[in-house]
Amino acid sequence: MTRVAVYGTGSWGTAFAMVLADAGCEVTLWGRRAELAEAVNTTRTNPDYLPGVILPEAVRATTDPAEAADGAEFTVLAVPSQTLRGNLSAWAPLLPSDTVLVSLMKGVELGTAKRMSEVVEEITGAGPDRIAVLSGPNLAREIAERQPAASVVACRDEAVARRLQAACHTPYFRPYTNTDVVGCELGGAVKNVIALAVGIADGMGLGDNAKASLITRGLAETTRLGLAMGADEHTFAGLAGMGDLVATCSSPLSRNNTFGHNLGKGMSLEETIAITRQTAEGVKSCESVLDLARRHGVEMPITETVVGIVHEGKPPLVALKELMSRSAKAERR
Ligand SMILES: NC(=O)c1ccc[n+]([C@@H]2O[C@H](COP(=O)([O-])OP(=O)(O)OC[C@H]3O[C@@H](n4cnc5c(N)ncnc54)[C@H](O)[C@@H]3O)[C@@H](O)[C@H]2O)c1
Ligand SMILES: O=P(O)(O)OC[C@H](O)CO
Repeated sequence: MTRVAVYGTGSWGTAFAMVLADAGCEVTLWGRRAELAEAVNTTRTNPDYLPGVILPEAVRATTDPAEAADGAEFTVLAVPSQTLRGNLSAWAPLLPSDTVLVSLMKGVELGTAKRMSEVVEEITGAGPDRIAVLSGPNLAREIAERQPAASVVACRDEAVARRLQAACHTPYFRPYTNTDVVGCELGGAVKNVIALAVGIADGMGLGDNAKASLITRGLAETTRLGLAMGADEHTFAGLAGMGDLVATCSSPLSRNNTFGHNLGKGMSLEETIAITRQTAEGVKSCESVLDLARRHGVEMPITETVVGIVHEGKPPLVALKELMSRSAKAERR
């Protein structure tokens, strides 16, 4: 039986552990808090992140990172992007030397502007054939309810992507393979920033035309950045690009969308952070995505606007006026 370690007992780590178990894997879920691990093992639920969802018997939880790592063919990473470097530095010596590291995270590291797979490579020394990412329209709560979804598993080595595909393919979860790791990661990270923008627009009471325009131009600026970084343009028309953008920008289950909505309604950043219990990656990653854009000489006006509203206190109405009064452009440049 395929053994998998999942590090992170939040919404997505737990829901994906369930997918893996349903696909026939034996899963050990690592979490920081003993009481949560105990709850998973005794009640088969994760009351803090997925209340009411019964987890399969093949998912066991532990607070011991070495126990989780033992014999793991795949090591799945599902902690907040900004904590990965610190966490993985502690876990790396415990991991089997041939384990495939799988990032579920959708963020870019602040300061270094590194994608998660780059952080994984730097900390573990693993080559591209041992680093994979999973990204797509995958709202954890829906997947935990076994509602149908598709996704992308990307690895530079296609055979490894196919192994991971087999390890997480279930009747309700349909993963496709891809070799464009950069494109899949960027699609996942930038859609969170665009979802903040769409949420803000929604909170301001703007209409569907405005939201569709943000989604479409958001995809245009994501693709521009991706092309500058060597990604495949087609990835952005796929599940990890448009697919995830549509799901995140239209769902009230999205933490980024909801965060933006609250800001757009007039809540302060502090109030919004105080009522957000889970990770809204775009709040921090909007700055690192803008950093990436500047490093690559790419214009990302929506991302810049989100940074202005979230981190520089720009009122949404002023930001809207500025965005709409930018110089006229051709749709494709
Ligand atoms: N929830 C979703 O629907 C979903 C879907 C796809 C991808 N993702 C991505 O998966 C990643 C994880 O998100 P999530 O939704 O599971 O987040 P979450 O907020 O639900 O859970 C985060 C987990 O990380 C733990 N954690 C927080 N700080 C930590 C630290 N310093 N060290 C170790 N652990 C720490 C928390 O205790 C929690 O168990 C994010 O990058 C997110 O963008 C989430
Ligand atoms: O809740 P969000 O905004 O982090 O989005 C969750 C997933 O990334 C959707 O695919």
